[in-house]
Amino acid sequence: MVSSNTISVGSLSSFLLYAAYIGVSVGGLSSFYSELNKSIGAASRLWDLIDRPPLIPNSGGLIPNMPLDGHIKFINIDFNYPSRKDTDVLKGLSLEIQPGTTVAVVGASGSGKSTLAALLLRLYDPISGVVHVGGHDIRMLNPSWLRKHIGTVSQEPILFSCTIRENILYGAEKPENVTEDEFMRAAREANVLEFTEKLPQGFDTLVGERGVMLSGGQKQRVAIARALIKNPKILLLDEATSALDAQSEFLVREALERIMKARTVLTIAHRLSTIQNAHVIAVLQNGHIVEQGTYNELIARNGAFKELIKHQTFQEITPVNDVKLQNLENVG
Ligand SMILES: Nc1ncnc2c1ncn2[C@@H]1O[C@H](COP(=O)(O)OP(=O)(O)OP(=O)(O)O)[C@@H](O)[C@H]1O
Repeated sequence: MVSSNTISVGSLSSFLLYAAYIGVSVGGLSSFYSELNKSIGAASRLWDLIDRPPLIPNSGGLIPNMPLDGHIKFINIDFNYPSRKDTDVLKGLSLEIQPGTTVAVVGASGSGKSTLAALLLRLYDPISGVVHVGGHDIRMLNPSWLRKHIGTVSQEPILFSCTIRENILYGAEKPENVTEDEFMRAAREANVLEFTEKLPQGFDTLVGERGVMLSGGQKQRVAIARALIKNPKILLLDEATSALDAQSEFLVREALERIMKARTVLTIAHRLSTIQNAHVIAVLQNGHIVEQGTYNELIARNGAFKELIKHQTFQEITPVNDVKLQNLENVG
C-alpha cells in the first residue's frame, strides 16, 4: 500500500503504534476485571466480618467507682471453645490470686494455661462458674473498663508497622495525654532506651510489619513499655518459650521484675526463675488445679509439680549477677 501510494509511511507508522496501544490496553482490561472481582469478593467478606455481632459486647455493664484492688478468683470454671464443644478444656477449675501477688501457672502444653488468660480478659465466657475481679463477677463489668486494668505481655507481642514510640503509646488510653517524662520513664524501665539510644532515628525508628526489624528480646521490651504506659493493676504474662541469648534474657527479665512490682500477676511460666520467685505456683492438669504452693513446698511434696519439673524443661537463665559481671567486664 505504501509502494502504491495508497497510504503514507507516516500514516502506517501511526496505525501500527495506535494498534499496539489499543492491544495493550485491551489486554490490561481483562486483568483489571479479574482484580475487580477479587476485590469485590474480599470486600464482601470484610463487611460480613464487620457486621458480625460480637458474642461479648464491648459496651454496657458496670463501671465501679472504687479503684480496682486486683483480687482475682476463678470459681468452679467449666469451659470449652465454641468451635470445639465436645472437648472440655477446663473442668471445675478454682484458683484465687491475692492482690499484689504473683501466681505462676504451670502445666503440660495444651493443658489450658492460655485459656485462663483469655477468660480473665473476658474474650470468652465460661460454660459454668464465675470469674471475679476485685469482688465483681466480670460478666457484670464493662468489658473495656476491665481490659483497661489488665496489661498483657504475650509470647509473641503484636507490634504495628509504625514507629517504636507509636507502638509504646498504643498502650495509653489517651496517648496525647502522656507526658514526655512518663514516656521516657516507661522506656527506661522496660530497657527500651538501652537499644533506641543506638538507633539513628531513636524512638522514631520504624519497626516494620509485625516488628520484623526488631529482635525477639527488643519486641518483648517494647511490649513491656506499652504495658507500663497503661499502668494496669493486673498483669497477664505469657512468657516466651523460645530462649533469648543471656544478655537479652537479662534485660527482659529485669524489665519484667520492675513491671511486676505492686501488681497482681498471673503468669504462664516457662522460666524456672519465674516459678521459683512466684508467691504461688498452680499446677494445671486435666482441666483443673491439682496442686498449689510455693516452689519449696511443691518440690518437697513429690507430687504433680515434681513430675512436671522432671519431664518438662523450663528455661534456666544465666544468673543475673553473672550477666552483670559480664557487662562490667565488657565495659572495663
Ligand atoms: N481458639 C481455640 N479454639 C479451639 N480450641 C482451642 C483454641 N485455643 C486453644 N484451644 C485448645 O484448648 C486447649 C488448651 O489450649 P491452651 O492454649 O489454653 O493451652 P496451653 O496450656 O496454654 O498450651 P501451651 O503451653 O502449648 O501454650 C488445647 O487443646 C487447644 O488445642
